[in-house]
Amino acid sequence: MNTYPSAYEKNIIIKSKDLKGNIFVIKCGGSLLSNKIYLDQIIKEISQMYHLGIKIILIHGGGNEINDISKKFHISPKFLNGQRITDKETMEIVQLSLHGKTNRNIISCFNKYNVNSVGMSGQDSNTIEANIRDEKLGYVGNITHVNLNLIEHLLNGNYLPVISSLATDKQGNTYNINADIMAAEIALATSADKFLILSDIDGIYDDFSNKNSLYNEISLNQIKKGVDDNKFTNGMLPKLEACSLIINKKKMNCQIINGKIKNNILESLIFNKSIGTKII
Ligand SMILES: Nc1ncnc2c1ncn2[C@@H]1O[C@H](COP(=O)(O)OP(=O)(O)O)[C@@H](O)[C@H]1O
Ligand SMILES: CC(=O)N[C@@H](CCC(=O)OP(=O)(O)O)C(=O)O
Repeated sequence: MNTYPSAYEKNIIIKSKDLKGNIFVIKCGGSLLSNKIYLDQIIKEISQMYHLGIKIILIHGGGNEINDISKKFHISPKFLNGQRITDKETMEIVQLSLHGKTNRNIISCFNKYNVNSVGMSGQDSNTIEANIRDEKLGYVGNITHVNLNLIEHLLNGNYLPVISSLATDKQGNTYNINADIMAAEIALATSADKFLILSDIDGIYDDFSNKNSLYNEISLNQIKKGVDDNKFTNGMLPKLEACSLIINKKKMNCQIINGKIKNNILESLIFNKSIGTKII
């Protein structure tokens, strides 16, 4: 077996020298994680960066898997503005699916690539505190505080935190949080160098039915107008809320790219290629 690095891998090593110690917060959507080929490809690229000294925090979704398991329990998934309506029973399914299955699968995959990954949820060590976001959504949380102790401990020990989007409060309640929004809050709290959202689409379209209408860059004003004009719907809404949170508060590189395409993560984070949609 050829174990010498390829020309591409050599370029990654050269480019990564200046990025050693940087913090990259990556959010990966459930649409990618339920596919073994995409999961493996994504974890492999993240592992390459980890082994070159970049500090990565991975926050994952798993919405489609939650839908599948809900249906097995004869519960039909319901959403409001891209957020799952989460009653008590649904909350149990969210925990089971998101943390019991998706989070575990990701850790198993990192183990293949020799990465010291640690699975946790926002509940662990009170990392993500929340309260009720909207009575209509049930146990969906609105993040009130990010406690960085555990994440910092892990990063300092060269562990890679893999975080499922559950949160807690001081009364011992558990909340379901959209993973895009949790990822953005963690990127802000850690003052990450880069924030990347991986999904199953190339980025943000002006008109989702027209694949020539992809935005290479989009401003907060364009986002606001597009939301008012119903150009962005369903799962795109929390992504836009997440990116807006970031751009409103910090100057951070913030991009939505297609995680299905091989090397897209490296092209974006290491080679600064303008793929997908950059939020400006
Ligand atoms: N204007 C738009 N541009 C891109 N995607 C859009 C747009 N409007 C709605 N969407 C929807 O948002 C989805 C991405 O959100 P979601 O399914 O939650 O992904 P993930 O599982 O990666 O978080 C796309 O698959 C698409 O159906
Ligand atoms: C409140 C809310 O909607 N939570 C999400 C959490 C998972 C998620 O965000 O998954 P994706 O990234 O795959 O969409 C849900 O229950 O589907």
